[in-house]
Amino acid sequence: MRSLTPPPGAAAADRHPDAPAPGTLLGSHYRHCFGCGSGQPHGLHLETRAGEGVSVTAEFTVRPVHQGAPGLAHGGVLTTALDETMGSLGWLMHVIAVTGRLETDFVRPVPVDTVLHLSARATGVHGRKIFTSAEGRIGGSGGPVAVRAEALFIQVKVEHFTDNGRDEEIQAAMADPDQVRRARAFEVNP
Ligand SMILES: CCCCCCCCCCCCCCCC(=O)SCCNC(=O)CCNC(=O)[C@H](O)C(C)(C)COP(=O)(O)OP(=O)(O)OC[C@H]1O[C@@H](n2cnc3c(N)ncnc32)[C@H](O)[C@@H]1OP(=O)(O)O
Repeated sequence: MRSLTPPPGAAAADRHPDAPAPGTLLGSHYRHCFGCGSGQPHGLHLETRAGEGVSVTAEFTVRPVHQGAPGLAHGGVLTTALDETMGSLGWLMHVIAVTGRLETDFVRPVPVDTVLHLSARATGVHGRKIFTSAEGRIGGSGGPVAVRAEALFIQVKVEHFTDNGRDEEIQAAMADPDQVRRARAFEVNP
């Protein structure tokens, strides 16, 4: 089992000088993203804000379409919310990274209509590997932890998407009139 803890010699994650200021809403990186896109009726519609350093906060309202057991959020959906929140840290570093490994602890059940208050931070960088952690609290941002996760993201080049994604969506994303979304997709990659 590969560790999700930064190894000895890992560097601190660097906030890019052009990263959005703390408190800024990050918006969606892709309209059809299940985590943050407005074009997904049953998606999570996560709203993420930049924090200090390489950290973010986000809110996710659990809706009836997100159920697993009656009246409770599906665990996989909660993991998706954590994944998406940690995934958005890349924008503060101006790198594109994808999830390589993710581990979730489910601490408390999360009822439908709950607002899950998420926070995530980068805990270290080693080569192309970005180590992250996140938690989701219920009953307010200071409420009890319901879920937490650690994940390893791996920096990739834009070809990761253009070589592997279905062509019609790739072409549409390249033609996206939203300049910020296009920049997040195509211009931040080293
Ligand atoms: C049109 C364009 C639109 C673009 C728009 C972009 C917008 C920005 C997208 C953001 C999206 C956010 C959304 C949420 C985040 C997702 O959900 S991302 C989707 C889920 N993830 C994936 O699909 C990834 C699938 N996996 C892969 O493609 C490949 O396995 C990876 C992850 C790129 C790694 O492959 P690789 O580049 O060949 O890496 P490799 O050289 O083998 O390994 C590099 C290092 O990572 C380690 N490693 C690799 N995999 C693992 C693993 N699974 N576990 C532990 N360690 C690992 C290796 O051991 C190695 O470590 P070192 O030897 O350097 O110490």
